Amino acid sequence: MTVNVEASLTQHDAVVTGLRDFLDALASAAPDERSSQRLLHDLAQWTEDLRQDAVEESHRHYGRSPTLATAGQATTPWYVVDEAAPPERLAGRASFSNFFLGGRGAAHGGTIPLLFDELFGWLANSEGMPPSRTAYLTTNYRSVVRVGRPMTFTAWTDRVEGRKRFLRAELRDGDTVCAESEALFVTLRAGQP
Ligand SMILES: CCCCCCCC/C=C\CCCCCCCC(=O)SCCNC(=O)CCNC(=O)[C@H](O)C(C)(C)COP(=O)(O)OP(=O)(O)OC[C@H]1O[C@@H](n2cnc3c(N)ncnc32)[C@H](O)[C@@H]1OP(=O)(O)O
Repeated sequence: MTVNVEASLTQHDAVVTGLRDFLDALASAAPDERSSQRLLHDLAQWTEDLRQDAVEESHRHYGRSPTLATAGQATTPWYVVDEAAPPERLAGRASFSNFFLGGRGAAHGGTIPLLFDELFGWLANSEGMPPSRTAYLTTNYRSVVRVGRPMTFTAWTDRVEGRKRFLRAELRDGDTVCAESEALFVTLRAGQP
């Protein structure tokens, strides 16, 4: 199955994409005092407007756009799934922009398991699967993930034991494996949040 996740951009998706670009521009800039004041003013106005539009979880759009990269979340490293054979395997492209910088050109270490948890969430909670949550997730940092580099990933189901799904993933820069992850997802019992 091929997934063209950016085929149709709705107005809301465009807002999330704009927010991602904004965060990246903010993280990359050193605005002067005047710009910071203007930004603060505009942000305060939008925060107030959006608070008036607050709705309960089931009615929200944010982070629930399967048509968009990162399912419509602005603060997850950018990724698109190019090959999907859930719940067995996913493959695609990722990139860590300046917003995810830890230091000296390398992505913040916490943002890499964030990407892995997303990919495992796709696999373990794909259509037809009972809901499950991460019980543990380990990450091995093999080589620096440089911001701005085009990366590729593969995530797959290693084995299933009853309610337990053991998942693995790799993040590569060309032929170099930069990070590997292993996780356990446990199927929720009735009544578990
Ligand atoms: C982009 C696509 C999205 C699609 C969305 C579709 C909607 C789906 C809806 C909902 C899913 C949400 C989507 C998630 C996506 C991202 C995932 C996350 O980041 S989730 C947040 C972080 N994770 C938590 O907050 C879990 C907190 N922990 C728990 O809730 C429980 O600990 C839980 C459910 C994981 C297990 O609790 P128990 O009471 O049911 O489990 P017990 O019965 O004790 O264990 C079952 C087996 O698992 C082992 N086990 C449990 N935890 C273990 C651990 N940490 N290490 C090793 N083994 C563990 C046990 O030893 C046991 O094994 P033995 O059956 O005896 O062989």
